[in-house]
Amino acid sequence: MPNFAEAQGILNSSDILFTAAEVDAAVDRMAADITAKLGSDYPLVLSVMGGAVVFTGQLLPRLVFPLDFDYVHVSRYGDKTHGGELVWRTAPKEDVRDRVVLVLDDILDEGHTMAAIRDKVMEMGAKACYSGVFANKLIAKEKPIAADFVGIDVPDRYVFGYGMDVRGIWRNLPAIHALK
Ligand SMILES: O=P(O)(O)OC[C@H]1O[C@H](OP(=O)(O)OP(=O)(O)O)[C@H](O)[C@@H]1O
Ligand code: HPA
Repeated sequence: MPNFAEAQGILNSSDILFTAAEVDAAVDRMAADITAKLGSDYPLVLSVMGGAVVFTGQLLPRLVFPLDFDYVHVSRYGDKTHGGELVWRTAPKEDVRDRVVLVLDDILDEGHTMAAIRDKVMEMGAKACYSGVFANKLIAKEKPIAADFVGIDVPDRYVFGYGMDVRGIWRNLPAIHALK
């Protein structure tokens, strides 16, 4: 973990890509899209820990229809800026069977995390699996999954804030920043 001065240095040298107001507007749009599509399906919402915690906490109160909530925990990056092997820390529970599931995550980067969660949820007997990501990274490589609901598209840079960490920190920022 960076020390206090290093943490300030990371923030001070970053570029703001989306302000807090732009983030809020994107979450409003997503909530409207999700409500239009899944508002009558009584979905089971699964939040992907830990990055989705801020996005989920701000999206859920905007979804004013019946839903269940739970979480899964998968990691692939740890404190690094490149993805590695996917590690399941908390798998979906049996109650995904026969449910319409909505998986929420902070970012779809190479897409391996979301694809693995979708595959597991469907293997466990879900009726359907939708994905909602706050940020979709525009990368040159083809992804194994496209998200059904997207808040913002971000360029192919390492981004942080709004739940996304850089070297383990700055998940608490209200705007979206990019490393220099
Ligand atoms: O599309 P991908 O390339 O698979 O990357 C996206 C995943 O990477 C991050 O998780 P991370 O492994 O960093 O764990 P964290 O949520 O605890 O930060 C992020 O929260 C997504 O879950
Ligand atoms: O650009 C990113 N930022 C933070 N976490 C991430 N996990 C995958 N890509 C990223």
